[in-house]
Amino acid sequence: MTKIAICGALGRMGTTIANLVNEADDLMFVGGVDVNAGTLLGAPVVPSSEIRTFLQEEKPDVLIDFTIAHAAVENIIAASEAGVALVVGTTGFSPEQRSKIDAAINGSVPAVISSNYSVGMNIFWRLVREAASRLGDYDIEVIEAHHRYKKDAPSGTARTILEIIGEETGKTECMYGREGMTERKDEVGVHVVRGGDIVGDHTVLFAANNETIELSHRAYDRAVFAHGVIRAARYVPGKAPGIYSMDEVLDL
Ligand SMILES: NC(=O)C1=CN([C@@H]2O[C@H](COP(=O)(O)OP(=O)(O)OC[C@H]3O[C@@H](n4cnc5c(N)ncnc54)[C@H](OP(=O)(O)O)[C@@H]3O)[C@@H](O)[C@H]2O)C=CC1
Ligand SMILES: O=C(O)C1=N[C@H](C(=O)O)C[C@H](O)C1
Repeated sequence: MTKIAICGALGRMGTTIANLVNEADDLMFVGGVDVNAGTLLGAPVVPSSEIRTFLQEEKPDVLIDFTIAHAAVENIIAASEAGVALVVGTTGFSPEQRSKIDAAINGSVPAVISSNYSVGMNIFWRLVREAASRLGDYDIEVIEAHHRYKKDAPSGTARTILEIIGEETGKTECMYGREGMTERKDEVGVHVVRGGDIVGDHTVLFAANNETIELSHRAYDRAVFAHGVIRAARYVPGKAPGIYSMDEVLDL
């Protein structure tokens, strides 16, 4: 039985993941951490200030983090020090925060980190890579839409898409929205929509004279992310210390 704890347990993703863990015969939800204390599915949820004591007492095999960037950095450091494997879905890290995370994990614990745990998105990234490698001279625009409560922008998934486009085309300059006299050059346009309960939409537009190609992925339910998280949580225990991607989890 693999013991699972969740940081951000009372959030949108935390509760979705906890319910799936609870339904799995080989996984056990042992509680979590959030801003406010409480209980979830009969397990304790403690405030983040108590994460170290929680990890010592509950001894989870895997800590799953879906919180917010600055909190995730602290949670990852605590798990690394306690020798607990990680699955990290939180997005919006600054380069400095990401460096701290890499330093904490490397040599200490195995960790899966992904900006998007949906299987479909992991295939979508491959399609974007293929298109970008062949259409590098087209104008490229990235459009993402999420619910009104999302705090970071652009989404972690869009940032991964921009990395892929940069690797394949050399286009690393971005224009975040346009207003006024904005003559298009060779930049990648990035457009962020926030509203209602949109779960997560991403489109990459390749445009040339007389034709466009649009690749789109839409998530209709957070369960698609949570199912990928469960696969990562089964994969990561016992792996060598270091950072793993969903490519390895899904054997892509
Ligand atoms: N990789 C992926 O596939 C996906 C990634 N995400 C990412 O996951 C993150 C969470 O998203 P979502 O669940 O929608 O957000 P929510 O705001 O619903 O959940 C985050 C939870 O973390 C809590 N939290 C804040 N600070 C801390 C802390 N210091 N310690 C412990 N818990 C804390 C929040 O409490 P409070 O509300 O009181 O602030 C909240 O309960 C975001 O970064 C999002 O982009 C989301 C979906 C899929
Ligand atoms: O905050 C969200 O909701 C989501 N965040 C992730 C991101 O920032 O890419 C993944 C997904 O799109 C949902």
